[in-house]
Amino acid sequence: MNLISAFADLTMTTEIFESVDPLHLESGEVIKQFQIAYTTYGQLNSDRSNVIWVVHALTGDSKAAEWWNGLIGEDKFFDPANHFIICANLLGSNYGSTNPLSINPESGKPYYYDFPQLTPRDLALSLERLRNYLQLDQIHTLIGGSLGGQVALEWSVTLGQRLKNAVILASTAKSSPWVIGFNETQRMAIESDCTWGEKREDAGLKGLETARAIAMLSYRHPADLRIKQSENDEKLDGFKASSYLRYQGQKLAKRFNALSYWALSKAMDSHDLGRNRGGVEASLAQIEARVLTVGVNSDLLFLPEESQFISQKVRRGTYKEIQSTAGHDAFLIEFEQLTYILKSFYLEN
Ligand SMILES: CC(=O)SCCNC(=O)CCNC(=O)[C@H](O)C(C)(C)COP(=O)(O)OP(=O)(O)OC[C@H]1O[C@@H](n2cnc3c(N)ncnc32)[C@H](O)[C@@H]1OP(=O)(O)O
Ligand SMILES: N[C@@H](CCO)C(=O)O
Repeated sequence: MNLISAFADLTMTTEIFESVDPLHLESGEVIKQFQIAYTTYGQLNSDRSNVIWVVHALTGDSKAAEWWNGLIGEDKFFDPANHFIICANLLGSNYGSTNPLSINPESGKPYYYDFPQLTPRDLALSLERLRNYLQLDQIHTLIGGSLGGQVALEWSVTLGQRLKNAVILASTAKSSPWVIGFNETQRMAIESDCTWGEKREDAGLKGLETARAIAMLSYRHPADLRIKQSENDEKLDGFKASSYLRYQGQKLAKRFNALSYWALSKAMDSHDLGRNRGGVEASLAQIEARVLTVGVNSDLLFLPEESQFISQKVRRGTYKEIQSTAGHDAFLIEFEQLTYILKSFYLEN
């Protein structure tokens, strides 16, 4: 499938990669076959050394130049005129890749609740399949934030010398009890929806709205809500903060499904770079690429210390920080600072 982008001079192609080889998951389960939707921008150069691989966060999709439009595009830091930019929709997500609503080849029916447990390592393995298929022997920069950062970190361990630079934003080497706790409250919200458990595409959708509203409180900082959602009137009810969270919940429920959300939030919980590798520090020390970690000073979910820790334990690490009142999601918002941070990283290295 070739799609012409809405961006005038940005050639975008979205395609489907079908893997017919079984994917052996960390849980011991096997996905016999799967598909991955991926989008590319720009062209490979003659020595195929200009690959920028983007990994999206929890509810993102493969169209990175849309949700990261301040970083990817004409005259942006990652410009398709110079780079071959690729982003794949993560396995488990519902933007074209195999997910719980896809047909299980074993039963001929959607997986629904039988979808296997995924980990960031499994997700990295599925991306490795795609890399092999596309014969991309070198990745110049692998970049991802939050869950995308977890997957990028996992992949950095196994890519070895095939990867030159890893940029890990607002993420961690191992999910903290705090992150797992937040995700659990969101799954509890989904479970409390009376349609959860039914085999239908919209199962748990009302619960997903609540889950997103809870999640938003971890993606923002109190200062952000104080700036944007404070009241001018003296009132008893009908607060802006309330309608904001309800709106955010409804917005996600219109574009996502609760089963994918469940699968990917479970994957996020399971993230432990050191599992079966002798611990987190040992696995970070295995990464051969240069690593830039970027924390956000107001991130309440993935704390800046967690990003600092990664840069201290890898062989060649750099830490930079975004200053923002936006909270965790600043890595999707603060393009000017991100551009400056990336420019200095490449100049210094
Ligand atoms: C098809 C797809 O969309 S695929 C993938 C796109 N998404 C991703 O990649 C995931 C990553 N992206 C994100 O998480 C988000 O888009 C972010 C973090 C980048 C930005 O989040 P936003 O929701 O745009 O920002 P913010 O928190 O400021 O909220 C603004 C929205 O809330 C609405 N809003 C603000 N205050 C209120 C209020 N008091 N009451 C009701 N609504 C309100 C605004 O009108 C705006 O609505 P809009 O999104 O319809 O324009
Ligand atoms: N706001 C992000 C999740 C936080 O990393 C998303 O919806 O994907």
